[in-house]
Amino acid sequence: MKSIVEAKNLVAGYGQRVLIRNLSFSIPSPAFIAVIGHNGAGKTTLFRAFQGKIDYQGQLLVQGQNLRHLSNPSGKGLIAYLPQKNVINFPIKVHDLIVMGLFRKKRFFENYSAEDYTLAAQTLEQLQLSHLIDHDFTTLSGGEQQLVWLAQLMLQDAGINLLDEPTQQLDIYYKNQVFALLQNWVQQSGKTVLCITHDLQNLTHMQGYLLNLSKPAPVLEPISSQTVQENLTFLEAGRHPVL
Ligand SMILES: Nc1ncnc2c1ncn2[C@@H]1O[C@H](COP(=O)(O)OP(=O)(O)OP(=O)(O)O)[C@@H](O)[C@H]1O
Repeated sequence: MKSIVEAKNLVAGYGQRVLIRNLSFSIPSPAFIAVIGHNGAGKTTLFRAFQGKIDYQGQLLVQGQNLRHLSNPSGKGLIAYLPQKNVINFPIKVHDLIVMGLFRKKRFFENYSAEDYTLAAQTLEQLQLSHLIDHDFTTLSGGEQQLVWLAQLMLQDAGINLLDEPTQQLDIYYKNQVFALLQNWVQQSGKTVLCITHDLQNLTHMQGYLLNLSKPAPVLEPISSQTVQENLTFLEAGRHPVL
């Protein structure tokens, strides 16, 4: 069976500083993967490799195809990426920002239709944010902004989604809501979600895998209360400085 996402002997870092050493994993079907590890362990670096933003050795494959040989994977809807921070410093209505998630379906300068705005509104509703639809995005709280970016990413409708700490600024209620939503997205819509997170306590009820990049030889570990606890204990015990 073809993997959705595969890393083969991946080596990546910055100059002499190797952060990812010989990482291999294979995700056999649409799944949720929590990418965990200490600060500086190389989680965002792994995502940068997937985006072709840094040089790496080894192979990254999506749906059996070598990423190096794929042109414009995000334009084709293969991969979408939600960065840790996304700054906007001009006034824009929330729905105008979310609807841009549909960019793949539009030609240059083509306007978004009423139907597009309905889709944007439905996505916002899933995140219980309908009351903010007409608000200026720049006036929202950090957590609200994070949820709006998530809505835009979901509208992109890509098969593989790389989320860099999507719950970082969220309150306890929304952290649970977002993890439940992501679980549902994977199971109902067949999406694959790789999610960098430090919120291990929220993972216990998820179905999927942990990938702990702080471990000397990281592998996919099926999520259970035992594996979450074991990884928490591992991360709390200390960290090895990366030279
Ligand atoms: N462009 C760069 N040049 C040199 N070093 C870099 C560069 N970008 C990141 N690093 C370093 O690489 C290390 C890993 O960074 P990365 O962002 O992958 O960590 P992370 O696991 O995502 O951490 P966090 O949990 O803090 O977000 C960090 O120590 C960082 O300082």
